[in-house]
Amino acid sequence: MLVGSNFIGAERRTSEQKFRATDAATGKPLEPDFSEATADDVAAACLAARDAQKVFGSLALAARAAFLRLAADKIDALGDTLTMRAMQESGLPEARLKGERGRTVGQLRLFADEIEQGEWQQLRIDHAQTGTTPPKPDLRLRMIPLGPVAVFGASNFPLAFSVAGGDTASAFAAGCCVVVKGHPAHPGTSELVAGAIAEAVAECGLPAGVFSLVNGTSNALGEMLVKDPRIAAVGFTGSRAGGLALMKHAAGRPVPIPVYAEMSSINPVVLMPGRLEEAAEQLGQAYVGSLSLGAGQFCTNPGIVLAVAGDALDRFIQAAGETLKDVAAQTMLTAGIRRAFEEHTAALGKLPGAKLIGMGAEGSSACGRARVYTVGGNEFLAEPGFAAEVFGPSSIVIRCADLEQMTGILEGLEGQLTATLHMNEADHAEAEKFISILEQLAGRILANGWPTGVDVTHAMVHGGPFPATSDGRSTSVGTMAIGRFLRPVSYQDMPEALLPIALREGSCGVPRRVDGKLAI
Ligand SMILES: NC(=O)C1=CN([C@@H]2O[C@H](COP(=O)(O)OP(=O)(O)OC[C@H]3O[C@@H](n4cnc5c(N)ncnc54)[C@H](O)[C@@H]3O)[C@@H](O)[C@H]2O)C=CC1
Ligand SMILES: O=C(O)CCC(=O)C(=O)O
Repeated sequence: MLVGSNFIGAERRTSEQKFRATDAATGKPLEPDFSEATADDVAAACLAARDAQKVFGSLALAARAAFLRLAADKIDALGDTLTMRAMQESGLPEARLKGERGRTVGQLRLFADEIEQGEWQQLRIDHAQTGTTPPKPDLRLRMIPLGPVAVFGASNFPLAFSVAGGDTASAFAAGCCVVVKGHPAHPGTSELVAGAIAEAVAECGLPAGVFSLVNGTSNALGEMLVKDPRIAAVGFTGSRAGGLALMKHAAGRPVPIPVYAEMSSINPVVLMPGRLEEAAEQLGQAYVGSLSLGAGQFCTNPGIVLAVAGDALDRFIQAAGETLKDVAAQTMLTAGIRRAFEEHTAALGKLPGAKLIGMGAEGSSACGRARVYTVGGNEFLAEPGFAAEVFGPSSIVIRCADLEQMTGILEGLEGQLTATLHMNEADHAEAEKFISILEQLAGRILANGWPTGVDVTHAMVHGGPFPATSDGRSTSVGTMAIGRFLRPVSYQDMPEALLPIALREGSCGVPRRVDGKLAI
């Protein structure tokens, strides 16, 4: 049963000020009342995290991995209770949320394996060289946890990017304690997941401050958390305005800290002429499937499509328009997100040159109605508003004059999470020229696919240059995400007995660079 309290380490705290979740489909408030975390709660959570950090950060890797696996099992065991609450709070359908639970627990288990493999420690040993002038010291390097991480749960993935989502999993994997600021749209879902993590913390005999959850609706709460001196890094997925505000708070601290914010992206999709000619209708149908997935509430939503104007593009647009008619309206995450979607699409429709080519079926006032616009390449270039993210099931097809104009448009875009090329073999010579442009533009380049849906693997990059993220050198999905919460330490001429075990002489079972060469 939900209690509505904050998780301050082992303590369950309530406060005077309450808020409620809203049923996304009906707009009605849901039981129970949730307590807004106070300044004292935030400070206590951060203090507990700081106190737990030493033990958690130096835990044997197998013990850290066991904790992640137990947390995954416990989240799995929440079963339908979790799915039903998340459905009510987010309006997302059952199958999607079951899939998201699978992704969340799979992610925790993948990070458990990653911890044990140990490569993330980047162990390096350069033996002393006494015969050189000057003599070289003995140097040994490993990565250590940064310290407690503040994680902001995202509204659009109430499980996989929230309390036990990618930021939390990668921070735990790095050996960092976590204080989550739950998203106010799904506090019940957050409480259920937090309960599972807290049980895993207790059953593994870890200090309770390894994990806390603070809930609330105010920006002040997030600001306090980011400014708390015990917090060493921030993970965030959400709006550009929110991410920028957190970056500012972090940079303005007496001790600035890194913020890994995943913000806005319009994910350009390029249709090369050869492929468009042979598969215009099929591409138009698949495009609508991708842009309307999850009511378009993916940061990987294909927001713009670029192709050279002509008969093949007309066929693509025709097919997209026809397919749109069959897209059912879907409940959006919150009334605010739906309102923003209506406002942004209304403004988009009024931009010079914008033409609405079709809409999905109409739904209730909680739903987003899918839509696609077209615009000419010249008009797109003349109006920066076309390149702004619209969060929801909306997209624009750009009728480019030629491939040169398409190149110019791509070169003028802001940083993106993804960029996609649809092509056949006849297109390869031209497509090759685009790849170096897309490498500069985005964190992930797709061939003949659609950008929605991010696999959680070792080679995934879910990141990209600003403003897709605040730091394009990282990823928030996949095992490389662990690197965001680590920093290197080098030990010079340290006596063997005082070195971390992994850096002592003899094999440690983990790959190391010894005198520049890979060794086990
Ligand atoms: N690109 C993307 O992946 C996403 C974009 N969005 C965009 O964000 C809009 C609002 O959706 P939300 O999910 O609520 O995102 P949001 O960015 O408004 O909020 C996310 C979290 O950050 C906190 N926060 C926001 N601004 C803050 C500030 N100035 N100081 C301290 N904390 C702050 C909020 O309390 C919440 O916990 C959407 O309409 C959409 O435009 C939302 C989700 C994902
Ligand atoms: O496409 C996905 O699976 C993840 C998208 C994402 O990170 C987001 O919408 O915030």
